[in-house]
Amino acid sequence: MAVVRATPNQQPSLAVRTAPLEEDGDLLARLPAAAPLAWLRRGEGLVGWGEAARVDLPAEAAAQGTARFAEAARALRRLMDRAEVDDGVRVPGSGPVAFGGFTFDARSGGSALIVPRVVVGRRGGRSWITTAAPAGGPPGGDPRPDVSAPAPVGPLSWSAGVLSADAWGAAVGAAVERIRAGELEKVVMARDVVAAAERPVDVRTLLARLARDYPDCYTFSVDGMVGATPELLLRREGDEVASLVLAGTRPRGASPEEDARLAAELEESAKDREEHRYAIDSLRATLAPLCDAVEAPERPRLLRLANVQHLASPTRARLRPGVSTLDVVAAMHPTAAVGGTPTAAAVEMIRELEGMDRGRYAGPVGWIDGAGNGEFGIALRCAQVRDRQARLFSGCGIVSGSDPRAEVAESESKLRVMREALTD
Ligand SMILES: C=C(O[C@@H]1C=C(C(=O)O)C=C[C@H]1O)C(=O)O
Repeated sequence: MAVVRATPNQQPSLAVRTAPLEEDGDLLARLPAAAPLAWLRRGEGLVGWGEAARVDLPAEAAAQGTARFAEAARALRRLMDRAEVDDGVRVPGSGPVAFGGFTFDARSGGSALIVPRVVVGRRGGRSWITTAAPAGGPPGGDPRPDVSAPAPVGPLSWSAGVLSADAWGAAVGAAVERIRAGELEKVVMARDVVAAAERPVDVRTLLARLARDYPDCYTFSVDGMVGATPELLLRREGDEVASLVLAGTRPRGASPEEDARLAAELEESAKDREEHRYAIDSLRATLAPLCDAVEAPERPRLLRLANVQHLASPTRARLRPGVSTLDVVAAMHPTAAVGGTPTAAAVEMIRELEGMDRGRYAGPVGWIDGAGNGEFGIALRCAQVRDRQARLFSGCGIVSGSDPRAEVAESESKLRVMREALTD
């Protein structure tokens, strides 16, 4: 099937049609098995399939580059400006929509934008369906594809990723030493583990489990990157932007008493409050040139998820005229929640000590519509699924007071999300 590939020499054009949908069934139940796209929270959001247009963004030469975001914004503008749109719904997420996933590291290839053939959306109880196709070609994808039941994952064999848990703990120890020596204030260290199945992993099975177990998180799937992230990098509606800053973590307790004790410990912990403060300060500094009226709460709140509890600060701001959504995403990434403070030194240390390519883990993932409305989360609590393999990632903020053993345990708590999603 023809796909518009938005390269600088092309004059791509899309025919896009959105119509209301008189249904309120499970959005995930509409997805075919092949390359499902999703962004969902509490039963609302977007699912999509097929590719009407695709933009693959190359690795960058510059260590701290943001060219992948700028190139994505240009390609998107070219596509959206030329699209022939018939939108009978007109809400954020109707009309033409691109799903996007960006690499953590500018030097890694793999960032991509995908305009699906079909998108089914729901917002505030209203549903719609959008079809998109290269203009002049046959109409968009099948709005009712033959959907098989999601397949169980089956038996898995697990293996260590680039570093074993012990080797990673040692790398965390080295990071703590260097922080204490004054090299930097905070670095987020991540690790990976690998699961191999006996047959191709049905991403829809993982999505259904994630959406069931983590209703407060954003369940996402873009180009094989699948997860449930609690961390909203940016939501844009008109000129309003919102972000949810997370930093500081404890596991959930086995009993209500233990749970409350861990929560109180987190809220009173100087180390976690410091970690959280870095994240808020860095967000404020990033948004200052792009937004007005930046508002963050005085004290973080507690966000309780099935596996962990976090310190969380919902933040709001008003976008200045002429600033695009991807401009803000580019400026925000990597936040101190996934990079560190100061950013450049942290990214260098991550390259040196982690010894792996994070790919799209800890990068922005989400969607954007033709008007620039959209939502991008940080790809956390996720795995890159390729055929029979899933590569799971998790990371932890390291500061001078961090204990490597506790960080290994915390990384395990975070890996639980995808371990359980993969377990029948
Ligand atoms: C890096 C991850 O999570 C981030 C690190 C946190 C922490 O160190 O306390 C908390 C939430 C996220 O910002 C991850 O889940 O992989």
